[in-house]
Amino acid sequence: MAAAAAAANAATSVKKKEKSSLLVFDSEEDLSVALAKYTAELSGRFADERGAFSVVVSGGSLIKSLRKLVEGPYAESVEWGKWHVFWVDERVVPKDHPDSNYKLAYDAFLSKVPIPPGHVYAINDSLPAEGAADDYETCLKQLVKTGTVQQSAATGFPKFDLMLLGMGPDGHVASLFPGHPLLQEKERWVTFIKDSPKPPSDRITFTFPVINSSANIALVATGAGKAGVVHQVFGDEHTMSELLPVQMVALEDGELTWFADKAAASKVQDKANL
Ligand SMILES: O=C(O)[C@H](O)[C@@H](O)[C@H](O)[C@H](O)COP(=O)(O)O
Repeated sequence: MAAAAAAANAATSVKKKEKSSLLVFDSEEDLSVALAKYTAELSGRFADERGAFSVVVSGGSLIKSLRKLVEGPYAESVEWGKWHVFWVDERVVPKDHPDSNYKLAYDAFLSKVPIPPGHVYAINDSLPAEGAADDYETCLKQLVKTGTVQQSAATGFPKFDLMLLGMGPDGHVASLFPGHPLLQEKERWVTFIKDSPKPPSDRITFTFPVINSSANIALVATGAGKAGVVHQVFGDEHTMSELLPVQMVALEDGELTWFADKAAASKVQDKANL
């Protein structure tokens, strides 16, 4: 598809594995330029096709890598009024707390572009984890009913137009951590965790069936701390170990594109001589 193909042209190297591509950029700066272009292209396509663009973000360093999207030319050219913004996971803290993923995205991104406030779906921060997960799931069900968020014909789960996801150095995505029972959740759209190994402990998170029903996912990995995981996913050796959460990202009917800088892809490059 066009957006991923254009991003691949800008990459220094591309490696394909099963249904995903790994795009490697010389620097995080180059990566952020390509990520902005990719996101703007998808935004244009979905806004034209269906009059809305549903975008899911994570917390962490991903938000910084989105900085080029709020600069020219995209700050002016993107149809921000058609965006609907969600969080793949959120820490159960007040929205103005330094740990809040909402606050992180608001300060660096959302406050800089004219997305209608009613299109920004933050969690209800007056509820404890379980209630906040229920509330977010109810909100998604309503938005699927009205067609703001599409539904996957294959799985019945919501089909977001784009998820922009970071990944932890331990291979976690969203708040789905290695070895945790939540990795096996098959029914819920949104669930909660009270023993997150990465603080804070209480969080809500999308489940794998929702993540894997997406139309597009950009998985962004920057810095040497992510090199081991990128190698585990894209290296040519087969390990017998249990799959990391990030290896469970496998789209039913969509396109998964990894954006890595040189540091994050260093072990793959050494081995595969990209
Ligand atoms: O709330 C969170 O902790 C995030 O949503 C989390 O899933 C994040 O994306 C990864 O931990 C990667 O974070 P870094 O890129 O900062 O390592």
